[in-house]
Order: sequence, then structure tokens, then C-alpha cells
Amino acid sequence: MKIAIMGAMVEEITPLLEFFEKYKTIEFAKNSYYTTSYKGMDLVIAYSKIGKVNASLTASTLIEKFGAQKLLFSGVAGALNPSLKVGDLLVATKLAQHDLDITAFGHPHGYVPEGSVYVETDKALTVLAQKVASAQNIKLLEGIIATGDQFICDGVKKEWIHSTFNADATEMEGASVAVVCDALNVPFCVLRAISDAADMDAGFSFDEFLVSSAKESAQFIIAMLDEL
Ligand SMILES: Nc1ncnc2c(CN3C[C@H](CCSCCOCCO)[C@@H](O)C3)c[nH]c12
Repeated sequence: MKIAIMGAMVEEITPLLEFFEKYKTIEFAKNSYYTTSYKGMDLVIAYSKIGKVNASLTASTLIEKFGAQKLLFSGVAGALNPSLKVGDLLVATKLAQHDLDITAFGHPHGYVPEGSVYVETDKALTVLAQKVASAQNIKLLEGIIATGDQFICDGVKKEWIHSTFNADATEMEGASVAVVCDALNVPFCVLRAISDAADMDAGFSFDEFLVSSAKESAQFIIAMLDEL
């Protein structure tokens, strides 16, 4: 079984590379892909760089070039649901693109013809994540993620995304990973640890908690590998 583990920022995969210690580096399409093995599984690890376009390229490459049969995304996110605090873990049930907008033609936000507003994640991986969470006595929220090519740090935009998509968290890569994995028929999950509240203090909170929240998400992903 070949598993891809993807992040967007180097901080989101550094904890993984440190854990696996030995890995090969393959350069491709202006990015680096790290291959290793773990408990009989082949792993390929990469961070896409920030944003939906970078994430789409990396998710497609992990599947089409490296042959990933499952894709696990690990990273941080901004909370939209007021019950989510810094350090809380969220596994996405479905994801939408909050900045995809052809409402001028009567379509809902996040929709384009022959598409759908939401893409659902793999249910078996969500069940597995909950199994790991309860074994570790960790609270894991199952929720909706709204993805867009903006760092959200404004209460008005935060509330608009929250209410328009009923989203629990926002980030900049998950929904494009979802579109790619769905189109290529690869089971995927998106796991995010909260780093900020997507409000006016988001920048400071993000800077303070990126590393610790990224580590939390990565450690949870590693625990999921043990159950795969
Ligand atoms: N509130 C928020 N709004 C949107 N996304 C997020 C995320 C999730 N990731 C973090 C990173 C933020 C992009 S700027 C990084 C700063 O670079 C620092 C070096 O210049 C991008 O990959 C999306 C955490 N909080 C968020």
C-alpha cells in the first residue's frame, strides 16, 4: 500500500520527516518529494507550498507520478466554529472553495457547472481517525472546511465564510486536494489542528502556534498510520 502524506508548509511536514528519520528526496516540478517506508507501507511525503494551485499540483503528482493509493493531509487551520480553540483537532467530512464565485449567473458560492459545492472525504478514514482519537482520549471534531486563496484575518470575512458554508474551519489547500483525490478516485482525509481564530489576531496566533499545532496534526497522522 502506498500512502501519501501532504502538507502545505514545510512546518507541517517537518515533524513527519523528523519521525521517519531516513528518507529519499526526489525533486520534481519545482518541489521535493520524500519517500520512505513504515510498517510495510510505502510513504511519500511532500509539502505543496501555500494555496489551492500549489496543492492541486502536489496532490496530482503524489497520485499520478508516485502512485499514492490513499492521501492524508496534515496541517493547521483557522477556526470558524467558536467552540474550536487553538490546538483542537478537526477531521473534515466535506470541503468547499469559499472563493469560487460565479454567483453572477445565479449559481451558489463555491459552485461551477459539472461540479459540486462540497466534496466529501473518505468515510472509512474518518472512522479510523475517530478510532485513533478515542484510543488516545483526544477530542476530534468532524466538520466542514472552507478553502480559499486567502489568509482569513478579519471578523467580517470569517463570519461570511462560516455562515455561507456552515464551515467549522478555513484554510488554503484542503478543497483542492479533495477535488483532485475525488477525480482520481483516491481515498483521502484532511486533518487540521487549529492555529488561530481567523480574526484580527489570526496573524499573531498563527505565528505563535503554527509549529505546535502542525506537530499535533502530524503526530495524529502517524498514529493513524499504525491503524491503516
Ligand atoms: N486564518 C487562516 N486562513 C487561511 N488559512 C489558514 C491556515 C492554514 N494554512 C496556513 C497557511 C497560511 C498562509 S500565510 C502563512 C504565512 O507565511 C509565513 C512566511 O511568510 C496556508 O498554507 C493555509 C491557518 N490559519 C488560516
